[in-house]
Amino acid sequence: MQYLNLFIQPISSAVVFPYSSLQLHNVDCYNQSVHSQYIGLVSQIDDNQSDVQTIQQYSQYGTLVHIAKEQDDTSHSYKAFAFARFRINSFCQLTPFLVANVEILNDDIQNYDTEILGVFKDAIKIYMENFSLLPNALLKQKIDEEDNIVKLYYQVSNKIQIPFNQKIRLLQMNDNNERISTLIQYLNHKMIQYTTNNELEQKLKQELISEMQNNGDNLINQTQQIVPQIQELELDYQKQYVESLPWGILHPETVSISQCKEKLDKKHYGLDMAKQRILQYLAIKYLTKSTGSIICLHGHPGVGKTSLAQSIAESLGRPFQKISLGGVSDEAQIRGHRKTYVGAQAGMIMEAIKKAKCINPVILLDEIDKINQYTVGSALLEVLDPEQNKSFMDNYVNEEFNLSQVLFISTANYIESIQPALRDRLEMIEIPSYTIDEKEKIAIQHLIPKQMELNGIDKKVDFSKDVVRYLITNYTNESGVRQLERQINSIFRTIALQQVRGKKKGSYNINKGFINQCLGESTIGYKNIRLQSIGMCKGLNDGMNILEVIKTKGQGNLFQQSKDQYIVEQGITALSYLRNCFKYIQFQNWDINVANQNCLGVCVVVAMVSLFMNKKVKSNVTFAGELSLKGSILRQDNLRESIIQAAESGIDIIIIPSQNVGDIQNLEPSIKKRIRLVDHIEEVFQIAFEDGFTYYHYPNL
Ligand SMILES: Nc1ncnc2c1ncn2[C@@H]1O[C@H](COP(=O)(O)OP(=O)(O)OP(=O)(O)O)[C@@H](O)[C@H]1O
Repeated sequence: MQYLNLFIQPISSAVVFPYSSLQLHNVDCYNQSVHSQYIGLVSQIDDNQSDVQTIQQYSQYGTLVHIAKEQDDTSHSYKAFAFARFRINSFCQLTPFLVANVEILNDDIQNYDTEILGVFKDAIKIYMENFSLLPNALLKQKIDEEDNIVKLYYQVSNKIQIPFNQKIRLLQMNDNNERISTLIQYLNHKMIQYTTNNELEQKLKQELISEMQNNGDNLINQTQQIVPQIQELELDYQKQYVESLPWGILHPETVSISQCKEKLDKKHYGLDMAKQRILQYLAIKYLTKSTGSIICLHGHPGVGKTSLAQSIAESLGRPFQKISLGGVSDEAQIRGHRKTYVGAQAGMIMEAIKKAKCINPVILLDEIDKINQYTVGSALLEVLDPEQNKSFMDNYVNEEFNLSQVLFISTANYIESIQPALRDRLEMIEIPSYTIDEKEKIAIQHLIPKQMELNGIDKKVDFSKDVVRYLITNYTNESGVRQLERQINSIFRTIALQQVRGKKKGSYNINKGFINQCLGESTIGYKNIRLQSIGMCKGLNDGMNILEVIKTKGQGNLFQQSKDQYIVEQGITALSYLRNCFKYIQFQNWDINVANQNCLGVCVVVAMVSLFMNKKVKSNVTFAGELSLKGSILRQDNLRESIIQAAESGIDIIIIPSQNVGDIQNLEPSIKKRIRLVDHIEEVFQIAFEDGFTYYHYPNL
């Protein structure tokens, strides 16, 4: 157990949970003790809250926060990040400010019942959907992908609107399964309240209508009086909204291309081509005053698209707003509701303008490729079209608003998925995936210093290149650096806790052992997979995939697990090619089962040959390419990222179609030298197998 003495700031009628950022005002104890960046926040309890544990009038449990820096000298407000729970043992000092001896509590991520977790995630999704806290698809994806359950628990506890003593209870519970079950109960209870209120409203309306029908004019007169009152209220609200918009307010901006370049370079390592294209775009835009096309930064997740857009706004000195388009399914979310609509509100564009408080912010249209409704696409076209956006009409605002000064930037993961009409309006700038060397530099120059500052690490930390590389290859599997940043954050959180507990004095040496201790054993799966048996090989398509083929006595059927028509057709082509070339094999006596979600024909045919010839495929080779019926190897799209991933995971030979030669021009020499360009499948057979390949040695089938 870890005990320490901590300055305590009492807070009234509120509970702060870990994993939240907050702004603290008048933090008395911090003002007195500027040498410590960590303080404890503890809720003050009144005597009636009988079911919470207290020490005198304070909750026995509190939250450890790290104070980042002073925001504003005059207002004495501070940015802070809450990151752990503690239990108070005793108070060591009561005046002039509180000091308590506390035990820092370690919440164990692993120790959760998986069944409860499933129910928990479902309950959050339903709750948030009903309260419209986020667009559905985006929300569901975020919740499904969140693997840190403790974080999810605290974030929901922070957001849910429940009585104070229930919040305190959520902070005080220690048993993981029990506290999740309690939170699920609270979520469900809120849902029932919500539904009942809605039902009640409906029921009242129904009663009113039937009474109106029965009682005639008298009641109609009454309701006629009520309806205008409600309408007046809504009109008032709408009027206030329109008045609060920044009509004609221009934010001053700095347009210096050299300053802009400096800012982009300062925040982002590499990406020279992309930066150059961005600067060219801005230069032309300002010289010609053209508002023609819109930039679309496209690339894999975590390669820096959003942060580049943020840096563009910063370098121009303009406010930045982000609109997430993933999951937007109704054009009213862009264009607003008509005033007559119950619960009408303005669309996302006007909301962003309102928040930016000017008519010339930078607005990021994030994930423009995730729009799947044509009506939403066409509403967006109107927003982006310089001919029309001078007089953009949001249905709710119901007055023309000039959007022509806004700098719109969009992002996409896959440009192929963008609606064609929208795609025509976009100027594509590719943000390429990073090689392992680039990731190493990004980590050392940007991510490590950023995370150290964020977690309040003021000690010297020795994070050598080798160790960063070890972290990248063993704990991340991505084209960008988001996972890497998360892992670095976890390491520094551990150090921050050690620092607070006074466990470690002097500098930190982060080595492989320390990384294993912080992050657990590496779980990056396929890197460690050795191809143990025949009928298996590694193929490239959207990363590296393992493909398996087995045969059972049968009647020449081909069973494939993939639902993707293109992949299935490649499986059929692979088998047809084999039937044609290896006529002596009695394929009609076997059923073939192919477990393949993603690999194209070249990989499938290699696995089938391995199976029927009883030959193991080399474990350090991977294959890409579309197969034709005659064995020609044709171009495969989007290979660059997969090639980089394969090289990073230690593959020595990467076989790709000659037609993809254009994709490898800018790769590092260390990657290029592993690539073999091929035109026909027979060239592949010569390289693929552990003990070579000749057409004369066939087993007796
Ligand atoms: N070249 C780089 N130099 C420094 N930091 C980078 C670089 N590329 C990415 N990052 C950092 O990686 C993190 C993730 O980047 P960001 O959120 O901008 O990715 P993204 O491409 O927008 O991802 P997504 O498509 O998932 O939204 C950020 O903290 C960003 O600052």
